[in-house]
Amino acid sequence: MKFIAPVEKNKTYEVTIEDLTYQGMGVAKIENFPIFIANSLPGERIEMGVTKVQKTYAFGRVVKVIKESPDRVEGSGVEYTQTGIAPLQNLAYLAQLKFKQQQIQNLLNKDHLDDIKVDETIGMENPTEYRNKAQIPVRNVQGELSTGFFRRNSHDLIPIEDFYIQDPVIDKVILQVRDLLRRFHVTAYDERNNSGVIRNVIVRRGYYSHEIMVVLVTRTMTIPGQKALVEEISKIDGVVSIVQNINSRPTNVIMGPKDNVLWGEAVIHDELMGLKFMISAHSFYQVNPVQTEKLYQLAIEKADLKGNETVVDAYSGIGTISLAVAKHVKKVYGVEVVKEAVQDAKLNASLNDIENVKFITDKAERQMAKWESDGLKPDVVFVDPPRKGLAPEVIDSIADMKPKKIVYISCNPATLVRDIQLFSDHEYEVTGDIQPVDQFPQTPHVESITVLTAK
Ligand SMILES: C[S@@+](CC[C@H](N)C(=O)[O-])C[C@H]1O[C@@H](n2cnc3c(N)ncnc32)[C@H](O)[C@@H]1O
Repeated sequence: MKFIAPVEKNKTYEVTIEDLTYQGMGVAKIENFPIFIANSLPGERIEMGVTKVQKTYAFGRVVKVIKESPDRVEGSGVEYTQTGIAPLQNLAYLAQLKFKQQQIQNLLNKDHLDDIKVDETIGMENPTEYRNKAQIPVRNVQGELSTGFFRRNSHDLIPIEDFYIQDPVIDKVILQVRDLLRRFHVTAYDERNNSGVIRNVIVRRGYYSHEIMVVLVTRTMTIPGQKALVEEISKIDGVVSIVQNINSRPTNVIMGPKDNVLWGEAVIHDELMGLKFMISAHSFYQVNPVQTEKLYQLAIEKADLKGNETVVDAYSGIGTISLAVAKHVKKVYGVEVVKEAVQDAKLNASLNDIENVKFITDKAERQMAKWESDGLKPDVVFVDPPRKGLAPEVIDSIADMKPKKIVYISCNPATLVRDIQLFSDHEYEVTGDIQPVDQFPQTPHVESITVLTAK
């Protein structure tokens, strides 16, 4: 039987916003059919116009706000909600923190895990201009090479100069690079026919060091006028590294596999938790250094280390957790799939004169099983996986190694809750409260720390 959606395109309906999606869109339901509406907040009663109907959901827009949320605040710019850069900018910061705490609690409750409690989210004192990295698409807008961000669910570029949640020095560098690209007539990527040269400009800036890396992501192997362009970019205050990343395929993935250092160093340096770090173009590095220090410090405190432990750091990136934990334990083993990140991790160990860590390049799925079959018996396992959470094999291997404690740092509460249940099948239970730490103010992303111990 053909399913008929309970809403029709272009019609208007009165609805109450019940939740927010991961992208920060309000969710209303009509006969249990979800409708996603940008710029609407939980608790608001609105008149909504349906803009698109799909099989299992629809999109709508706010026609009129009938009852406004008491937590709504004046936003700083409509483009931040239009693009999804900072979709929660019109929700008061304290309400954002509450929302994140509640988001995890709701998911637990839904799966009948309401005995597990979530603590108040640890927020930022100044919750804007925090990002140390920008990945900015470059496209032609009205015949001119422009930088900005895509309108939600589209690839239409909205030109933006002040990105609100980024280090303002980074915003300035993006404009300087944009102006140089214009001056040297470098063409912007056009994805309709896979033509043009520059796809993205990526800028990273060390929070303490103030060193800047500029990555030009190009479709082509060469950049017309490259020598003069690179020379001018190298004169921008703070730039120590200019890298070209080649991504010739028609894909939404930002970076291709190959990097060429065009000028200066292949890395920037920064500090975190009193340790020195080198970060290359391809390596994951947490984007909010102020909150990362709180997050990892707290994760280490929660591990309650005594000094003689063996520790595994799964999904170890450039070794941030491994190196911070090394001075508290006997030995650390890290595993990470990105080769460049592992190279950085090894260099970072010697940069900090740390000798009791061993980093392996591999998938956690494979390496954890190998360590388990080799008889490795860690006392504590830290996991800091990407959004998709832990592969079931990783959970099996951890359980077979029988650590006393697992410290789970999660950037996605849905996969966290799923994995808590899988660990529970292996006789591991959550001890203490789950602690959210706001790594991404003005956005709905939720980061948290959970401790699991053997029952
Ligand atoms: C949230 S980050 C953790 C970063 C790390 N704790 C740090 O501070 O640098 C997740 C990391 O997992 C890595 N990764 C993704 N899939 C993986 C897999 N299957 N096995 C191992 N590492 C993986 C990513 O490259 C990324 O560095």
